[in-house]
Amino acid sequence: MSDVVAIERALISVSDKTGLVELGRALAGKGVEILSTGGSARTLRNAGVPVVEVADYTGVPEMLDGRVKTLVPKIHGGILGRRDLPEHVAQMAQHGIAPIGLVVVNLYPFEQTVAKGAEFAECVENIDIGGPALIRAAAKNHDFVAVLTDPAQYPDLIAALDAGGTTLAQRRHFAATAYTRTASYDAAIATWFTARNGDADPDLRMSETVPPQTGEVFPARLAIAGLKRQALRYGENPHQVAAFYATGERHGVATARQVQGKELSYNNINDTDAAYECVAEFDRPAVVIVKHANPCGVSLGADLASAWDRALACDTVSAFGGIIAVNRRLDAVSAAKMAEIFSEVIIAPDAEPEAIALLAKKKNLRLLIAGGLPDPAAPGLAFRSVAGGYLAQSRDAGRVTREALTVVTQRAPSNAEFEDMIFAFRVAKHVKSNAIVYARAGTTTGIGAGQMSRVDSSRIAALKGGDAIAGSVVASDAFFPFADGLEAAIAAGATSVIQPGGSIRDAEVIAAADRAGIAMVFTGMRHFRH
Ligand SMILES: NC(=O)c1ncn([C@@H]2O[C@H](COP(=O)(O)O)[C@@H](O)[C@H]2O)c1NC=O
Repeated sequence: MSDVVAIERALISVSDKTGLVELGRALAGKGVEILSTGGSARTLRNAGVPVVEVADYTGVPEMLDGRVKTLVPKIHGGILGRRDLPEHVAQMAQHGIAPIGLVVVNLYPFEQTVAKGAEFAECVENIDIGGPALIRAAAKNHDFVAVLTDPAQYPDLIAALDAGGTTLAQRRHFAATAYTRTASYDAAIATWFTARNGDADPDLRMSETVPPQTGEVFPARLAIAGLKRQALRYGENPHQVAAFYATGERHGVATARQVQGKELSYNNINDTDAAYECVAEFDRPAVVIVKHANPCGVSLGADLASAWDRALACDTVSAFGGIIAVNRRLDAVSAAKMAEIFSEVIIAPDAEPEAIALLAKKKNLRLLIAGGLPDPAAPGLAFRSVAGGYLAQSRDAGRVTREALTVVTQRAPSNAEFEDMIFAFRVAKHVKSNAIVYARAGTTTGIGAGQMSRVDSSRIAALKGGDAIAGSVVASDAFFPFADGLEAAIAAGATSVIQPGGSIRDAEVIAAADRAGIAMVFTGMRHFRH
């Protein structure tokens, strides 16, 4: 038996009127009766497409500013009634309910309203109620009803009409897409509401420095919403499939405009995120070069050009094929210097037209304009997947300041050392653990990342830095559990140390520092990054 269902009646209620007239004409051309809500009906009628207003059909006017348009039995009965059950057919006839075989709905633009920064009340008014009800009803009764939620689907439906109707496989496909749409819509609303409740009640807001002590800010059920920004050629490796979703809540790689260059890859996006989040930590002009999600050179400068020279000098070998992030408008002088080596991506809050023109010659280089910098201290949630679940935590918005540092050694750091300590510790926050960062005069001189032993990270950082380490400060993302890691750093040439402190052997570590005559401060804050 054929599972093709011909369409005799359609309900159309769309906010986005793209392609509406073409669809209406195709339906009318096949003799399909069109029921439609106010604005959609008007668009169709103005284009000469015959249409029956839902209000005329149901006898119930649209009311309450459009909050109630289609929420009536004549509409939902027409969608939900099973055509193969005599009782359903009889009840529908008894109540004057005609079957509706096609539902075309796209929702009030809630996500776009939030993204443009609208007031609370306007966002609430853009929560569609009737639309999701129509979509869910039609998707449930997909044995008989086709449901479209996106103008991009109209050509497929028109082709199906030409072929005599939709197949069960098509209707199931439409139904799956429909539930994905309503789920992501509700997830966007839930995420927005949860965040706004935090605004309303300061006790529920996540503090910048104190992570939530209870599970209160985390809802019992998790909904993550995102808009597909890009289908990716592959994932971290070519045998993995991947896509990129944007939430639009923070300036960065997901919201940036790609000005030029090849398509971004999964690894490009991940690395660009790491670079841009790191460079946003600094108030002075700064350049960060990232490879495999770890910074390999970070520098402050009087301007981007000088910061670039020094960031590159930190590790000229690793910088090749890297990701460059800057925290100022990209100027032509810096762009020209950057163009001298091969890089995958440059991301900047903005760029001078001359810089853009200059980089246009590098066809493979992707240039991203983010439009702004993310606020490193802004609260927010970060997620990662584990087998069978997700881990959720507040973003690491912690930032040490000079006032928060405790000097624990006999020698106190000089002003210049204090500045370098804070710089190095902020870089260490963006280096995979165990992280050891040497820095001097606002430039990293050696970075050791992602080792299972802190001593090994120290050794690698020293190896990378070589002679440049002499006179540097050293930052450790977590406490030195023993004096050996510290001693390795001192042997490499470090003259002062910044670390969280808190080891049961702190006294031994402090004694080792004092023996060597170096200055050490405790931050009381750890920056693990995995
Ligand atoms: N309340 C209802 O009964 C209702 N039924 C449909 N809508 C929405 O109204 C919009 C279309 O309205 P119009 O055709 O008037 O431009 C669509 O986004 C649709 O999802 C409704 N609006 C919101 O809840």
